[in-house]
Amino acid sequence: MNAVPRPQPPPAQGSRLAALNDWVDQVAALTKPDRIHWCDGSEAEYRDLVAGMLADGTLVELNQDTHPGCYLHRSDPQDVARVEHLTFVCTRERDDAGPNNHWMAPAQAHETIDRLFDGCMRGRTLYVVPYCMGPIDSPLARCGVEITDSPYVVANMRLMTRMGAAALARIEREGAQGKAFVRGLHSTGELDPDRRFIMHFPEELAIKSYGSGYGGNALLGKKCHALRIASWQARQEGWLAEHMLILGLEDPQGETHYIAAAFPSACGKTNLAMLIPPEGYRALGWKVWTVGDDICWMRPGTDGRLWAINPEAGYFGVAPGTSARTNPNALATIQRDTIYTNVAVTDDGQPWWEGLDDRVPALDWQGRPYDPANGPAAHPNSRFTVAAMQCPSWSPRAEDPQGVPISAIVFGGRRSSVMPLVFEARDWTHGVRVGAAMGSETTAAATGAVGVMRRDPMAMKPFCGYHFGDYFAHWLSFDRPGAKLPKIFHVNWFRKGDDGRFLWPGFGENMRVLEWMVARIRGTAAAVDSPIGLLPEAGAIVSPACSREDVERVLQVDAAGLPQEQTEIAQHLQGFRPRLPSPLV
Ligand SMILES: Nc1nc2c(ncn2[C@@H]2O[C@H](COP(=O)(O)OP(=O)(O)OP(=O)(O)O)[C@@H](O)[C@H]2O)c(=O)[nH]1
Ligand SMILES: O=C([O-])CC(=O)C(=O)O
Ligand SMILES: [Mn+2]
Repeated sequence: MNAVPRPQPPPAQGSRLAALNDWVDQVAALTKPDRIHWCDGSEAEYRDLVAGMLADGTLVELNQDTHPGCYLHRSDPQDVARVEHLTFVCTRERDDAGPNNHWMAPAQAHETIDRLFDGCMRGRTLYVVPYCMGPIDSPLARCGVEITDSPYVVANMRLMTRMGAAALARIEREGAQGKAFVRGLHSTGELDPDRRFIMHFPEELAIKSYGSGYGGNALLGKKCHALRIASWQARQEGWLAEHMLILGLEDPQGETHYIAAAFPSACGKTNLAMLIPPEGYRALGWKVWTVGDDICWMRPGTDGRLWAINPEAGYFGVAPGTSARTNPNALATIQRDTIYTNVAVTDDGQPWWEGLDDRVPALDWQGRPYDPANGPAAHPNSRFTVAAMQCPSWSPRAEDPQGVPISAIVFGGRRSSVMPLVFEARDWTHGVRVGAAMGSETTAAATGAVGVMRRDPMAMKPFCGYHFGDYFAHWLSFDRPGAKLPKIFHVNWFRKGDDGRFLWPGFGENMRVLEWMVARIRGTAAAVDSPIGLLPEAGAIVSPACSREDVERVLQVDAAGLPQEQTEIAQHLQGFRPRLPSPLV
């Protein structure tokens, strides 16, 4: 018989990097998917993913006339936030994870979670998602590969990172030079809150996440890689991976100061990063440029300054409270090509949340007819995912492979009492102490009670991948000969009056605080010493949206509350002995 020409095998899928192919093979043998798809990050691939999710109900189309390219995802009602009690740092030595992390021995952790992964992708597609954290050509950027069975995660990773062919090419190039990529394995599993773990193996540069599809638990490039694993690497290699926004503040002379600010989850980073100065400032030529809204990687440059990049390429922002008054830049950004998660919808299919405007939504975040008796229409931790460059204030320097030089670091918490609007640390060591002592009231970004005061050093309590004592020592180590370190400030936008109202108007008015910081950097504003640090002089910060009495109160340290605050801070810091560095004892 004549040989019948046989069809060609499908084009080779996979990578030139044996280590990557081998790992994908191993994971496939464990998870047993029906199909494997290597993501190239293309527009066509994104469209196909969205079409598939619309077809199976994972996404709902929003009003395409008002919100082109916008879709809604309703998560499982039990899967709406990060789960800190199920998040582990699995180091060989328990002490290396510190009292600030939940710990499990690596072998036990692998065994526990691999049992859940066994066969979990049957009937599903395994997606291989190569990504780069940071500008693709930046020496500060780092790569990883996430394997996931969730098309929602793939679509979000495409918006949040540089995902696809270019990242794979960099991973292959670096792999040939012996440089490892971070390996993240994720499955949404059965979404059973009792079968859910987010595990980190910093010594193996590996992450395993099972049982949640929610952002911080499932988009492994974000909190898991860019903070927990990266903070570990940063300590070994002499840099910092921080939960900070980065903004550029351009003054009327055209000079731009870059400021990095660490506030805990849902405490105002996205809002500050996209601030629009009040009219009077705009008329003079002040502008704010957004470099990043959540994560900052910075390292000392040859000039002694700290140079920072935003490792992300998108925003995963809190929806509630976002409005034309509070954050018009965010609102403009999310008008198109945005994935909304757990927001409400109006009767004409537009996304809606508390604080947006005074319309009444038709359906709540679970898709039920809206009934105020069921609680808020949008989940308090409902989110938008969108490409960063859609933001009108997106900085022209955001793609700079060298990053931007940082002039000020700002720490801040959500404190209804005690802490004033702003103060300056006396020097770097004092600033590290201020950061280490940070407190904040909890928010809906993590499961658990909301509004409970807890210590959240540098806003990294849920994200530092190692012992806080070692972390503080690492921060202190940047103060060395030749260093030109940024000034350190502390802010609190959330001080309340006796009537429970915020004393300070916040949002755009926060520009007045930023201006004072720049004046301090330039040496053109005086300050007054106080028990906690340097305060603005009387009259240095005023706002037409805030009465004289309220401004006076908000600028003051609450002397009555201070002794207890100091006792609590001392107790909190003692918890990191014996690794607590002596300047913080
Ligand atoms: N009162 C007041 N509320 C603010 C201010 N800035 C932000 N908020 C509110 O705080 C909530 C969270 O703000 P975001 O800017 O999204 O917080 P984030 O730090 O970026 O949050 P994550 O994405 O979870 O890290 C929103 O509801 C905002 O409206 C402010 O200056 N004053
Ligand atoms: O990580 C998340 O899920 C969202 C976020 O930015 C945070 O909680 O700080
Ligand atoms: Mn965050």
